[in-house]
Amino acid sequence: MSILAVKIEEAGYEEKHPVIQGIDFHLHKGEWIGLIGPNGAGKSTTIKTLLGVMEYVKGAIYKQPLSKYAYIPEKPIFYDHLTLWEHLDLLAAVNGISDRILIERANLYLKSFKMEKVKHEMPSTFSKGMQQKVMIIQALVLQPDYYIVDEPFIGLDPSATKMFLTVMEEEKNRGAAILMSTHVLDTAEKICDRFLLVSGGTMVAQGTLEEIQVSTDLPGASLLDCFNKVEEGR
Ligand SMILES: Nc1ncnc2c1ncn2[C@@H]1O[C@H](COP(=O)(O)OP(=O)(O)OP(=O)(O)O)[C@@H](O)[C@H]1O
Repeated sequence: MSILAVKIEEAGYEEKHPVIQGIDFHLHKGEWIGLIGPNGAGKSTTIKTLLGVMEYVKGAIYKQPLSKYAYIPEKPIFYDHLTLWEHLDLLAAVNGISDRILIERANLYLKSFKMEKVKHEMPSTFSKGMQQKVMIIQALVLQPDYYIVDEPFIGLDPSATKMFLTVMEEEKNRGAAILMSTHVLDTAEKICDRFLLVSGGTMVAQGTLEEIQVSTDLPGASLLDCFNKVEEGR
């Protein structure tokens, strides 16, 4: 079942200068899609379009009615004067999550990401990786229908990366879908069900690794090799 159906004819920061065109895909329940492409390809712009914050959008984005999403940004943002626990408490209050559920989910994920000891401290004083973990914990507490994740791997230490992959796999098993932009292609290759390759603002390939291998005429090749071939041909 499709949670999100995206048909972006064009979008940009101003109507006169669209920076992405022809981005069409479906995100299905329990599916993990990797959004990949070189610097400046249009990945963040695609994500911003899905989040509804782009100035100019021509096209349509259909969400399954009443579906909830959580966004995990690459650059964490916090309230300066709230502790980690107060951030979680506020998030629960805004989203109608009971105290019982909040305590249960928050404690589980604080423990998984080794953040229990700092739960009464201000995230604004945390390291980049710790701040990223807070954004991930906040998203997990929401138990959304789908996640939109912008480059999660730069900044997380190996054990946090492993935990992120484990909890996302659990979320997939619950039925949640994930759209994730990343430059870390060897990890993406192992975990994503399908890929969207964006380059120069357009979608240049999409499908499973096997489908991308066929379309690039590189049977058995890595995602990186397929990606490089697509880029060289442009
Ligand atoms: N705030 C902005 N105003 C105007 N143009 C922008 C803005 N942000 C990005 N762009 C332009 O939009 C195009 C796509 O950029 P985008 O940030 O979507 O790329 P990206 O694929 O996310 O790249 P990266 O891998 O470097 O994060 C680029 O040409 C970029 O210069």
